[in-house]
Amino acid sequence: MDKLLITGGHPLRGTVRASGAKNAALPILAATLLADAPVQLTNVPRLRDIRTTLELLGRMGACLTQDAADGITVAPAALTSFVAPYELVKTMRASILVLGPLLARYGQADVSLPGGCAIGARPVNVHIDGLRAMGAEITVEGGYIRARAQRLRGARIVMELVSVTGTENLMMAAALAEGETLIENAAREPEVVDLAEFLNTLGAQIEGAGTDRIRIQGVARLGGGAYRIMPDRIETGTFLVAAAMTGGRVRVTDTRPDCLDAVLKKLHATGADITTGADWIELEMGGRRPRAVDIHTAPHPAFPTDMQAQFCALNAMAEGVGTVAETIFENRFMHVPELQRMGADIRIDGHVAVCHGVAQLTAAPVMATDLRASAGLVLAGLVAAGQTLVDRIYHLDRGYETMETKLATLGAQIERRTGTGQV
Ligand SMILES: CC(=O)N[C@H]1[C@@H](OP(=O)(O)OP(=O)(O)OC[C@H]2O[C@@H](n3ccc(=O)[nH]c3=O)[C@H](O)[C@@H]2O)O[C@H](CO)[C@@H](O)[C@@H]1O
Ligand SMILES: C=C(OP(=O)(O)O)C(=O)O
Repeated sequence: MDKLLITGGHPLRGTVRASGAKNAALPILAATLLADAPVQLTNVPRLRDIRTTLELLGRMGACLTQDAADGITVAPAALTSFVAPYELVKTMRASILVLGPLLARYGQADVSLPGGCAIGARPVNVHIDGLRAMGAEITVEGGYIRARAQRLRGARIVMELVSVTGTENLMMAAALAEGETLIENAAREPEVVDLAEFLNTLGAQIEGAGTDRIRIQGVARLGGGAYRIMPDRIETGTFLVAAAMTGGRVRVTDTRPDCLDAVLKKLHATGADITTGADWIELEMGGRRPRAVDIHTAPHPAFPTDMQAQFCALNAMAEGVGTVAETIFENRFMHVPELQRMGADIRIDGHVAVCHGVAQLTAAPVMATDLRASAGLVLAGLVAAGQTLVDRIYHLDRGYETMETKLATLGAQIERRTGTGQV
């Protein structure tokens, strides 16, 4: 099992490029199941979750080829299976995203229930309710969602709660349904917009993505096209937090400042100077220690839960006291006990973590428990005194492309230790 060994105390300086967004690439890859002509995707990040998706789609009979750079070509192919098996779904919850496309195009899907994970229970009831409203017959048995439909019918769906992949699944299903679908209380995340733009490139008729009301006029078929995946706003934010914590100066290029308003506002409140261009963001900390900030996670455009662990790490070494309220996932503070092992003074009270910044974190062996928790621990390692060993970084590899290489380019002392299998 791979680990990261980090020697803290080196300010990050320089320029780093943001990769394509994991959370846009995953639904877009699933959406290629809807196309009946070739699709060329670029800016696809090289991540464990992407490899899992390629394996999942490949097992169904889809024909996807990865090119040497950041491209994936999807050739039309007749599927031979409509099953997302447990052994793949358990490693990547986003596998649920094949449910809508399979049902809409092929009228059948058997998708393993994702089950709970480190950050919470994460049920998929709103995906199922929405598809039922469109005429699908769905049973849940033996741990599988078994869905069948002739042709889905457009419907007005008021989502019980704001779900990102729920909105995406329903949008993909509605793209090929008969008639109009209206999704109310839809997620407004930029990745939902990216998926809608991709589907429209293939000939879908989707309006309103990015608002809480998405209108989809179903079409008989979707063709092919070329599409560039949007940049990863969470990876971008993670590098900016790293710059703020280490007192450095980092420019992230090939990114989208307009998707990061809430995060940039909080970084500004830490005392950082931030400048932006059309596709870059630069953070200058000038050797200062950041000030602790209060965070309250909520659906976009509010502060993203996927940046919460990184800001806990920042608050842990910042000046003052910062409270972090997690309102999306019920168990997303798994990084806190590990940060405490590095000397952090954080108390959890229900869904709020109260962080009293300490002047110096100290290195310790720590264990990553989920993707963003891993990122938080890496950031803490960058400023801790001594050598931090972050174990179980397969979580990190789900969502960050060569993170250690990018950080090393910026001056971090970080290296991957390829493991022998023991934990
Ligand atoms: C692949 C992807 O894009 N993942 C992102 C997506 O996850 P994902 O789409 O799984 O997260 P959701 O937006 O669905 O979850 C939001 C909340 O709703 C609950 N819920 C969701 C669906 C449902 O049917 N029933 C239900 O109760 C969840 O347990 C959670 O408490 O959005 C999350 C919230 O921004 C991010 O942290 C993830 O990085
Ligand atoms: C929670 C995340 O991803 P996923 O929904 O794929 O588990 C994340 O990207 O932080």
